[in-house]
Amino acid sequence: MSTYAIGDLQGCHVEFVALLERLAFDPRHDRLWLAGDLVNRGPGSLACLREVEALGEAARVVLGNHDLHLLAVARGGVQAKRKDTLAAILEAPDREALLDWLQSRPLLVRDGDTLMSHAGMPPQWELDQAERLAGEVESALGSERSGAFLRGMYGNEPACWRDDLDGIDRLRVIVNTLTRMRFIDARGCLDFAAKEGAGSAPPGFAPWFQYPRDDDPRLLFGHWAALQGTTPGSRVRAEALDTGCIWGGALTALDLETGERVSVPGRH
Ligand SMILES: Nc1ncnc2c1ncn2[C@@H]1O[C@H](COP(=O)(O)OP(=O)(O)OP(=O)(O)OP(=O)(O)OC[C@H]2O[C@@H](n3cnc4c(N)ncnc43)[C@H](O)[C@@H]2O)[C@@H](O)[C@H]1O
Repeated sequence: MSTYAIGDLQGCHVEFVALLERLAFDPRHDRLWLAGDLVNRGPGSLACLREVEALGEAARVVLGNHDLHLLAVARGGVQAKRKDTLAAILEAPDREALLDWLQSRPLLVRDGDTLMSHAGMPPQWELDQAERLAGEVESALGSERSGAFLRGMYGNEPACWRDDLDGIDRLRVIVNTLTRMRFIDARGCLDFAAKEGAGSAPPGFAPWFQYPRDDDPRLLFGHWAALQGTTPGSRVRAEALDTGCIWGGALTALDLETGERVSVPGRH
């Protein structure tokens, strides 16, 4: 049995199938961790959703910002964006079952000292606290007020976490931290403008993994394609999984036991 972690699929279905073949992945024995952003930007978003959902217990998936955006468009009354490639999902006969499945995915998964979220783990959050906060968003997604949550989650403010935040502001900071974070300042406040490599930090900001923690978890994350699977200057055990399949890079699987990486080239 092997366990592999894979970064953002973003509709790279052909590459996903090719990668599973390269790994000789067998869902009866092997396990997959997927770091979110299964959909959008790429051409095979519907096929990716179906493929991963069909893996059942063999796949553990966290939600990314593009997955949340799909849910907001489908179920929150939010306008699709010009570059979205979500139409095939929205028109699919099995749309409701796929969306129900997606909406019930977590923002964080944990196995011992290994954690995965789409964007990473800010140094100011202890692991138990991060699980609790992710659970608050998961509860909102599973509640009758999920449509209002999906409409209200958009935006960049507040940019800084505070324990006394409540309501939609609190949920928005949790979503933004776990699904959109790249650069933060020493207080843990988020920057949303910079998207290039680790060296492109705005003044006063640095990649979240360059801040030390008191504990030493293994932190798996996707989201940040420009890192090309690296974590330069990291002061924590962070492993970047998004190698930019949709941006002319590759789709990569990390074997969680051996640390070996296997990639297939992106076709875009
Ligand atoms: N609470 C919330 N508030 C607001 N929006 C929310 C939200 N929750 C969900 N959303 C949604 O989030 C979605 C994305 O918003 P965007 O604002 O478009 O997201 P992004 O930061 O570009 O993130 P993405 O996930 O696409 O990142 P990636 O590294 O692949 O790509 C980033 C950049 O990296 C560049 N890049 C890729 N590979 C590179 C490389 N090797 N070198 C240099 N640059 C590279 C690409 O060109 C690209 O410009 C929208 O649909 C939005 O609606």
